Amino acid sequence: MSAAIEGGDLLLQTQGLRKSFGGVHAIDGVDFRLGRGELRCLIGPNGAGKSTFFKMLTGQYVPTAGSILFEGADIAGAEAHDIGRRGIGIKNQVPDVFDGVSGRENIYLAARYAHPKRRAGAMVDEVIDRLGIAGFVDGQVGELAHGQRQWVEIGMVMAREPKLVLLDEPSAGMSAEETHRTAELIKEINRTATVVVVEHDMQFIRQIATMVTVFHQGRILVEEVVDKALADSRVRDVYLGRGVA
Ligand SMILES: Nc1ncnc2c1ncn2[C@@H]1O[C@H](COP(=O)(O)OP(=O)(O)OP(=O)(O)O)[C@@H](O)[C@H]1O
Repeated sequence: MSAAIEGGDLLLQTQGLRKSFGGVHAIDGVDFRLGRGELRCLIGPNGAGKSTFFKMLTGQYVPTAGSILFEGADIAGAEAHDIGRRGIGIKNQVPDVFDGVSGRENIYLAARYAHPKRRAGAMVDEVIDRLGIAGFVDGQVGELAHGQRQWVEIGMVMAREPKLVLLDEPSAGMSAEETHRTAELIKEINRTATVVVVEHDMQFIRQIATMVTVFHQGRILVEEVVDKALADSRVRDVYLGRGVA
């Protein structure tokens, strides 16, 4: 358990969380605890339940049972705008940007959801500077490289100053160099926000993670610091043949 949780500063907690699709128990009673300030990776083999768990946190799925407490309030089944208003920023795999305008304008529009005009303007400059994306952010998003679009989206999430950032496979489809840079961006984000990342890329996980939560068959199998988790025989067994290195 992390120092943050031991200290009692729990930001997010699920209790007895379940999601069933017909007879399939995609998430089967998950008690998850996340301390403020943490950077946590959710991993597990295909079908383990990571996406289903993630989609309950983001409000895309309503749990079959259980609670999701964010700063003590139950957000299970809450609308997306309510989740955003509470300070949870989400980046899904599907891009959520306006192609016809610049990256800067996209970030500004996102900032305006959360801030009045002047503050939003200042936030845009701050985010662009923090993420180091000034070199391409004035180009039309539709013409940016895949990685650059993803970074603009991360900028849009950060412009709302979230307390918790939820990222679904942020390095999907990226080159090794883009993946490396994304990992550095996530560490930067974690300086001011708690972060949960669903990822497959082990190189990436090693680069960013402190703690990983390993899902298997809808439950938490192991929760450990990254190197110990990946060396755990139970984790190696469930990944057998899928190359956990
Ligand atoms: N909408 C759905 N309808 C029916 N079954 C579903 C649905 N979504 C997920 N499942 C099932 O729930 C289980 C968990 O799936 P989930 O997508 O959450 O796993 P995952 O760990 O995210 O896998 P992957 O790494 O492949 O994305 C699987 O058995 C899957 O087939």
